[in-house]
Amino acid sequence: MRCCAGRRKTRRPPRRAREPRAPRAPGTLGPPSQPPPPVTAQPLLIALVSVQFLVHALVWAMTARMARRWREAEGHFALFWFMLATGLMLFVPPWDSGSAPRNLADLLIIAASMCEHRGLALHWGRRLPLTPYALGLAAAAGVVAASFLMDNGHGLRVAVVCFGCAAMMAASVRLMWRQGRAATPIFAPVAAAGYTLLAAALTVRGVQALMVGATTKISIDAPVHANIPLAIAVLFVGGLLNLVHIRLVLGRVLHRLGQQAQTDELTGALNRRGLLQHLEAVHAGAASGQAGYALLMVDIDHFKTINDQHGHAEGDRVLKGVSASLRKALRADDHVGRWGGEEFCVLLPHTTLHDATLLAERIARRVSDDGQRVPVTVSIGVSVYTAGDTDLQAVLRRADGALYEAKAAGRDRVVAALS
Ligand SMILES: Nc1nc2c(ncn2[C@@H]2O[C@H](COP(=O)(O)OP(=O)(O)OP(=O)(O)O)[C@@H](O)[C@H]2O)c(=O)[nH]1
Repeated sequence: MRCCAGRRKTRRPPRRAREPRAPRAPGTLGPPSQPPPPVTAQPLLIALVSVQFLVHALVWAMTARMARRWREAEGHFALFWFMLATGLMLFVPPWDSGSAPRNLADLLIIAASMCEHRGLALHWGRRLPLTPYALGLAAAAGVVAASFLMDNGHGLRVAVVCFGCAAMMAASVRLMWRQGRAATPIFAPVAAAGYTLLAAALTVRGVQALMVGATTKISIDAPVHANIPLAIAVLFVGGLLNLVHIRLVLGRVLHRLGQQAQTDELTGALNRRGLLQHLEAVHAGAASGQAGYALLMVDIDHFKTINDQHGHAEGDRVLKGVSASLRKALRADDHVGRWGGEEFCVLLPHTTLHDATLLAERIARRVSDDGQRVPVTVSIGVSVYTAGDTDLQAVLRRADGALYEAKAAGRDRVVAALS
């Protein structure tokens, strides 16, 4: 031990890096002046993020204006982004932590998340009352005001923002799960999972702010090196939230366009294209051995005379009335479509010729009894799918033939086609 100890080299302490000299003011002698305070790009970063959110707000405002949906989801999303952008802007100096604009920023961010939640609810057809939001915001304002009397006031204010936003996100997750899953079975659960993660992160941050105070390395108030990851995270999360909004609204618009393309504008029944889709699907099923189906061709009698004697407006009313009577008489999985002019076609899945004929007679009675201003009768041709029908047109032709027979036999009657 000793000999080794004797041979051991005495280590020199590592050289300390030379401290950079503070710059000397040009043209001055004497001791160097105090170094200037470090320049942080924090205001610039926050401003950039909030400008990005302002762009989202503008795009949504334009969308709401074009679609005239200020009071619907689009208008709420515009307000959400605007409040978020304004709230972030208030973090930019000269306002210090604890100053009035900063506290307004906290409340604006909570109000923004409330706005987003209400927008999501409106998207799924739920118009939630404003009072609970107003009460929640008033409670948050109360806590923020009370925080000035406490030691860990700043921590409490951070916690209020985090818990407020997390609560709104949790409520949005519930909405997505309950209302959104039926319309978008993949997207809604994925978005709900994302919102859950965010709500959890906000809750953890809120608890941390309460327990150890708001000052941590990564904070919106930290110097620039710590703020870069935070700014990137806020931008990334903002982009994802905007994607959720875009996907939801685009999905609804496309769904509505698809529906319009298949709906008859006057009567609200399916149009020929829409009904043909159902017909082809049911026919393909029947041809591959599944249950058969029946068809009714329903034609209003002497419709030209109704138009001529009572005018086209009355004729349109009759068309709407007959369509409504047909739809009232049918089951949920039956489909009615306006085949053209004053003719309707009804698809009855899993129905025999006998049952379809009975239903057709009930429909004919219902149309006559439904109290139109003008007396209205209909003629109906009935056909069913039979095993030899390789083509949907064969079933349609038989129903048409039966209708022709009903007309020829004096109208206001039902004729079933023999297969
Ligand atoms: N008001 C109105 N009339 C329509 C519409 N589409 C077609 N028509 C009219 O429906 C009438 C159909 O007349 P026809 O095909 O002669 O049939 P009809 O008078 O009912 O005679 P039958 O079918 O033989 O009893 C025409 O006068 C069309 O102008 C519509 O959307 N609205």
